[in-house]
Amino acid sequence: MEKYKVVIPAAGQGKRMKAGKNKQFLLLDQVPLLIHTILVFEEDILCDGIILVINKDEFDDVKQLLLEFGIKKVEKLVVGGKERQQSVYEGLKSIEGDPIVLVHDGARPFIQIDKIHKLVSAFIKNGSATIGTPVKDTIKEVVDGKATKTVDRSRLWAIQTPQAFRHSQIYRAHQTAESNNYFGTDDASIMEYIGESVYIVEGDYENIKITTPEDLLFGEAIIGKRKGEFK
Ligand SMILES: Nc1ccn([C@@H]2O[C@H](COP(=O)(O)OP(=O)(O)OP(=O)(O)O)[C@@H](O)[C@H]2O)c(=O)n1
Ligand SMILES: C[C@](O)(CO)[C@H](O)COP(=O)(O)O
Repeated sequence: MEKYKVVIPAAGQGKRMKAGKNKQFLLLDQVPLLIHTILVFEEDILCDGIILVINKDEFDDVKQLLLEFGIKKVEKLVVGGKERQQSVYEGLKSIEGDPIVLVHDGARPFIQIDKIHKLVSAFIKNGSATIGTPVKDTIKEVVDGKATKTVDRSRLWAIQTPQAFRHSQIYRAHQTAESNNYFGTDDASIMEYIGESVYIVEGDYENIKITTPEDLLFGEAIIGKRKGEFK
């Protein structure tokens, strides 16, 4: 199967985590969150290089961590932007040629290699792909505290990352979004913005994004389960 490059946006502020620092450096099972994420791609034989998008003032800390954990596949450290979309775009700008590019949140440490490969296969078959899971809760639209609509759950998916694209297509989509001042919350929405379809691959509910304090508890439980500490 064709190899890929992965852009890992990790240049956020972690405001919702309320940890007083970038959540990427918080420890899960004694290892920084960002390192957990990077190690998955470090181990994946299909991963041909990691482009890490980080905050300018965190370069030294990140370089130290990469050395400490023996990370070899990070080929570029790129300065992020104010929004996630801008950070991803900066990462895309640093890639040469036209490889398959995955975009994966630094804050999603529980992605597993089999799901990455499932996503890449879907990309090769369909031309674009992202991973997600069917919504489990009832979703309602709320205006001024009142439920105004219950959305048909049968067609709703909670979209995660990684998301897979051909570099030239996602780069063009970001160029168009930037010139039109369009902001999407994921890269698939930017592809949709330029009229491209994005195919959804069913992933794992464990592929959570570490966003708010309770996600750290869920994360420790996922690690415990994977270490066989409990079923
Ligand atoms: N300007 C930004 C904003 C976010 N991200 C990254 O995009 C991923 C998903 O974003 P999110 O979970 O929202 O992280 P933060 O923006 O840090 O969180 P918050 O919104 O709570 O500040 C994270 O790995 C984050 O570091 C980024 O690279 N650049
Ligand atoms: C890209 C993403 O993880 C897909 O669910 C999500 O949109 C990121 O949102 P955030 O607010 O930037 O964390």
